[in-house]
Amino acid sequence: MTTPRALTIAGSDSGGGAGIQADLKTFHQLHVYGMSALTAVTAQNTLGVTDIYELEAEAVARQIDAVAEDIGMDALKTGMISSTPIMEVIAEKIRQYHLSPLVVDPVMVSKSGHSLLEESARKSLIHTLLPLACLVTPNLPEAEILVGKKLDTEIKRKEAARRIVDMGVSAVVIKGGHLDGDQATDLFFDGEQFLAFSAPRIATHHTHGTGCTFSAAATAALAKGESVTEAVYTAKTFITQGIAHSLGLGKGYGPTNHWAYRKHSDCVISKTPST
Ligand SMILES: Nc1ncnc2c1ncn2[C@@H]1O[C@H](COP(=O)(O)OP(=O)(O)OP(=O)(O)O)[C@@H](O)[C@H]1O
Ligand SMILES: Cc1ncc(COP(=O)(O)O)c(N)n1
Repeated sequence: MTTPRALTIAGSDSGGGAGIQADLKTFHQLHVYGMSALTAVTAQNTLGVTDIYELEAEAVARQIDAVAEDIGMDALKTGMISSTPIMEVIAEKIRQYHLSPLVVDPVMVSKSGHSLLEESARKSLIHTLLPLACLVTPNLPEAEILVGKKLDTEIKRKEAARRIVDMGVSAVVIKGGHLDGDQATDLFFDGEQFLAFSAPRIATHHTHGTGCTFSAAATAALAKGESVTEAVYTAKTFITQGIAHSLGLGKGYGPTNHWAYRKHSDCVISKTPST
């Protein structure tokens, strides 16, 4: 069997809990060979983002060229992409090399409240990147921005999932980390079926990088040949273990534990049809 390979195109988090660092740790734990194309360097820790240094679109393009022309990949994901020129060059490279399957984590705002995507780039995310993706993984505020309305009921969230799939992506998971309730439930829709992926909500503020880790785990699972629904189940299990066994690092929103998935098996995930 050949070694599964995955590429992450995202920003660097100096604190190591989110971004490229979370993605590579996740790929590694799932026994997938990880590669990266950096879009930006952030000075960041568990308390917040102090600075963002964006790379030139050309620099992002060259990194993708280097990986695609030699090692290749079985799946890829995008994370923080702050501007339209970078978004467009990534889409161009994905089309040029026919890179797939693609998971898009539409990172917009950090847990600490810092904007990571220019407002003008939102349209470009919807029109250039989403149609190339097999899965998009917005959190609740990101889903609200994608469809332009408040999603305060399950009916509205389902309607939003339909609208997001109509944007050209094959499937969507609207993550439930920002909802209340004793279950953390993520709503999946692939144009045919709605599924609810649920786990008990863990009372913790160590949730920095949960979205990055979730989408990276789904990407790694796809690289290993899992179907999209199997990959979402793997991602949900991986992140639940990571939150349940978080490391207690930092003075703010701490990182999750990226090795918990391989060490523990005490979290029960339910996958049920949502009618
Ligand atoms: N307290 C929690 N307990 C259990 N699961 C959680 C908790 N918080 C988030 N999750 C799960 O973690 C995953 C990521 O969800 P979340 O909504 O936090 O993403 P996010 O806001 O994009 O993350 P981030 O912006 O920190 O990268 C989802 O599967 C969600 O259900
Ligand atoms: C480089 C980078 N990418 C993504 C996030 C989102 O993660 P979070 O919402 O947990 O801050 C981040 N903070 N930094």
